[in-house]
Amino acid sequence: MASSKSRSGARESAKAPAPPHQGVERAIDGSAQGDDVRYDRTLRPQRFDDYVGQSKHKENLRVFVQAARQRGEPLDHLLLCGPPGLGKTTLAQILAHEMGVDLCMTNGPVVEHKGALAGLLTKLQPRDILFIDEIHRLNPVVEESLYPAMEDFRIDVMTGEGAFASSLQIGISPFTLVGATTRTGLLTAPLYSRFGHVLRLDFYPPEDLALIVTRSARLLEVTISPDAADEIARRSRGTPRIANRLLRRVRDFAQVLGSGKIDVAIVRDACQRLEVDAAGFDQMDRRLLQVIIEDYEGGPVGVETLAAALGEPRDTIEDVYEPYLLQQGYLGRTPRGRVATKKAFAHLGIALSGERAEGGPQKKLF
Ligand SMILES: Nc1ncnc2c1ncn2[C@@H]1O[C@H](COP(=O)(O)OP(=O)(O)OP(=O)(O)O)[C@@H](O)[C@H]1O
Ligand SMILES: [Mg+2]
Repeated sequence: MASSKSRSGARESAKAPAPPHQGVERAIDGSAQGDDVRYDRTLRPQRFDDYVGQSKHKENLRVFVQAARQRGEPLDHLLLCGPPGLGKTTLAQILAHEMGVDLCMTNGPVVEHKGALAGLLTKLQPRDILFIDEIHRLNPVVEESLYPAMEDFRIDVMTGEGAFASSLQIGISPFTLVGATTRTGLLTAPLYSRFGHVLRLDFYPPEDLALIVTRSARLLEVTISPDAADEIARRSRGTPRIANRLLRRVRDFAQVLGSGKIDVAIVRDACQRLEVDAAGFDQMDRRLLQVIIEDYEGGPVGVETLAAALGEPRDTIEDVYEPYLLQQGYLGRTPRGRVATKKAFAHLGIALSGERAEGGPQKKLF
């Protein structure tokens, strides 16, 4: 497979798969889009010291890196899980920097056959990191050929055909596989069990996002007041990528409609124009809650039904919209489907009728 050296020192495979979210650009969608990729280069931390938050994980990784460096060994294989935009790719790049090795980046669906994987693996130098994004979308045959590579640093190659076919084992450099996934549940058990560490990234608290916004503002050379950074942080759905994107949008409004400096008033004005509310929800989040509350009496409603009602693919609902709403307690999950919680009713200013309990028997709303 074709690989090229990117500016960050990482080799990236040429073909990029379609992003999970294909709809209209949202100011608060966690997946990469528009000018995100360009700004990723400027804003992406390169060292642990610049990687804000996730401190428990960060401290553990620092130890693993130091231990592996002292022994001259590769890091143990690592699986990074979490919703889009929380810093999985960033962590993989930091690990390569801190280990002083090259990072080869690819994406599950891009590795179409065993030969493509063999091509990637045989190019690795000792201790290099192979980063496979969306690893849950690997072709099963490719995935199986990854097992001996992960366990014994060898790949099995078939030579000859028919009666003359035989399997040849080729040794590869000891390497580290870093897999990233938004959906741990979709990983097969044999693959999952071959990772030495599994790291689940959580949504960031507003304090951490405010630090990220302040750092990014410095890199973008724009002045921002501390309370404006807090305001952006609170409206960023716990996601660094959204915080950085909102900062760039607010910067546009500050530049064209204000003095160029970012204060709370300009953040609030920009968010109103972008229809991002005080909780950081945009039209799509509100519609999702509204459909459950108004069309399905608060739920439960199956995710397929919800996807059809909203005109969005099921995957997008599950990967992009739901995780934050669930984590913040606006949405509940029951065996029969999603339910809107009291908090969701309150947020939309809809009265919750008498006895209707969350996930309980359905009652008329009004
Ligand atoms: N802990 C952090 N500290 C500072 N900035 C961060 C942090 N995590 C992420 N970012 C910023 O957020 C952006 C998105 O992060 P990243 O691309 O690593 O997310 P991701 O988890 O790989 O998302 P996806 O699942 O869509 O691939 C990066 O450009 C980076 O600038
Ligand atoms: Mg990524």
